[in-house]
Amino acid sequence: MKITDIKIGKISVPLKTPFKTALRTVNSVEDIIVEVKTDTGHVGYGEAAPTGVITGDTTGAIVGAIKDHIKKSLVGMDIENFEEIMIKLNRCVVKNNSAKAAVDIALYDLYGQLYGAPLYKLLGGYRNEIITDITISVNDPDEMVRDSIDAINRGYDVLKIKVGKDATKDMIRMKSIRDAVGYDVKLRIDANQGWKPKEAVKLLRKMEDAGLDIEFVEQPVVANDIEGLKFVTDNVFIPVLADESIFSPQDALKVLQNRAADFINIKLMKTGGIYNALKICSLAEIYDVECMIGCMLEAKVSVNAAVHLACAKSIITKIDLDGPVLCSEDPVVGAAIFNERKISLSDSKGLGVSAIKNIQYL
Ligand SMILES: C[C@H](N)C(=O)N[C@@H](CCC(=O)O)C(=O)O
Ligand SMILES: [Mg+2]
Repeated sequence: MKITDIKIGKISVPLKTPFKTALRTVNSVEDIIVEVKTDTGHVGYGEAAPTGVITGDTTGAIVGAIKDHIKKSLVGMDIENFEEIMIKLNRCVVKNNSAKAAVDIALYDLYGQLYGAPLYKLLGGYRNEIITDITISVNDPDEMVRDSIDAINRGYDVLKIKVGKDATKDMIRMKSIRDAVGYDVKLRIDANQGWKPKEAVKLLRKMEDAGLDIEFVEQPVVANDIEGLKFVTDNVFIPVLADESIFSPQDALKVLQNRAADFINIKLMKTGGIYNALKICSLAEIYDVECMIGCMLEAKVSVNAAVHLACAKSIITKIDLDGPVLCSEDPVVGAAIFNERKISLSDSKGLGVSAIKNIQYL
């Protein structure tokens, strides 16, 4: 099964409601789609999310990296030589992780098709169903309470609350939500780098003293402040999860060796795809540190790949794969079934994507 071409396109999927974090506000998913074609007629599908504010990857940069570097390096290679392909993909251009993720996902799709099995089974086959949380955007407390109750009425029992815009207001946000939803619902919070280390410790201790029962806090401080991250981890009881601080396996190793966080958030757009995500899983297993699998604002092509990884690996114990349920429509035919919080995989080969609707080819 030889690679003959890599086609690039765009999809545009409106969100049900604006998605708001400490870093950005988004109204629609505007992602790049890749189709890796082969001489046997098999096609592998992948997706890249241009999340410039987190990964540095813009739409133009993703397209440029695929056209000018990745495609030139991979066309002609045989999917049977998978390790060699992955080494080339990762070395043909530095950084550009979202572009690499899109192609990596499409290649793993082909790998599964070549060997006639669903990818999650080839990678470990631990389970075929997972339960995701849902994100509550950062807004005024009243609106966040309404959104939280709406999510619970839709069946969600784990809410990921976005905070990090104003520490004083964040306390009011969390107190209002906990008072409204009671204690049967798990609340995890994501500050998206919004606090200073001391401010984070002060606020999180207040949340502890108020009995808000926070499951964990995600990325309290700026991405490159590993000492600050460790300071928070060492000074609060609420567990700390590293998100923007960990892209590569090397980043993960540094955080693990320094015990700078309690958990790791793996996202394919940060790691450059499944190949490097698997390395982070192995490191986390060695250090006995549980992982969350997360996503950017992504449609179902790349989130489906993350579902396969999560279903393969037992070290992934927390799921934040709500991208597709935040979208107002699903452009993907086939792949994982999203029934609100419940995500299940079928036994179709590879990643199970049969087609993607409304691609604008570039
Ligand atoms: C969508 C997911 N629940 C999420 O919150 N992901 C990111 C932010 C994604 C983005 O800005 O596109 C996160 O910080 O965990
Ligand atoms: Mg996060």
